[in-house]
Amino acid sequence: MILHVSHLSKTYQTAAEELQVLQEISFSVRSGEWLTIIGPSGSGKSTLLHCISGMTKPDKGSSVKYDDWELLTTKEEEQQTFRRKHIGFIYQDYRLFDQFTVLTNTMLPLVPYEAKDVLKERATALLKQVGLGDRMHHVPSQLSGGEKQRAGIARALINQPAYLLCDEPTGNLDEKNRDRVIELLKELNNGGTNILIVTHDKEMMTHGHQTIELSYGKQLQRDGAKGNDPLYSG
Ligand SMILES: Nc1ncnc2c1ncn2[C@@H]1O[C@H](COP(=O)(O)OP(=O)(O)OP(=O)(O)O)[C@@H](O)[C@H]1O
Repeated sequence: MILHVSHLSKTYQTAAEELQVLQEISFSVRSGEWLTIIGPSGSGKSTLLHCISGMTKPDKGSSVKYDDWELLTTKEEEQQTFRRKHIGFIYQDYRLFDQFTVLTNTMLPLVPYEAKDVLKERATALLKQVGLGDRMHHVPSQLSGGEKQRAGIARALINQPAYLLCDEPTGNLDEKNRDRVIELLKELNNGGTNILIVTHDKEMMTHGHQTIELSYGKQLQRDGAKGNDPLYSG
């Protein structure tokens, strides 16, 4: 599935002002590609990921197409179905539900849609994969920040998404767990999962096929593998 983003702009309306945080962003992600999104804090990276998933509505004139299917003009219900089937989202702020265990949180996106025993098995395997095999029956408030982040990663993978959108997935992890997440993302990408990742992590930036850089909502550059970019060579 190819993703085409074109002329994507986003203006937030606040009580005091109109704040344009994205201006005319355009890029494509081919099947099996890994795209890295970089830029300083506040440059619009999270907003871009949310717009690509349809969870935030961009300005008129923006287009987000998966193959030939325009997401933005589709009814909300169809967008939700599309997200449930094809998109996994790793949130910067985890968004776990405190009233449920880590295992239930991981299963939750598909609970009404798939057999419980199948989901439980898949969720258990994912939690083990991110190193939370011994924390499955804890609730999020009993976890460290890094453990919550890994629980959020397992949940994002429960629907075996074609597109994995990752907002700073290693922001709270130590080196060992960061490397474990990088290995997992590489494995998923080798298996055909498209990765779109927002990151400040220099090691993470060396992976992937394509990078875009945002600055005050504008797209600065578009290039090949980040590892060749002298800006980030150390
Ligand atoms: N719902 C909102 N209403 C108004 N302004 C918002 C809203 N969400 C984000 N913003 C503003 O939009 C700008 C871009 O935010 P965004 O979270 O996309 O940046 P970012 O590049 O992901 O930052 P960071 O690296 O710090 O996570 C920021 O100035 C932020 O204050």
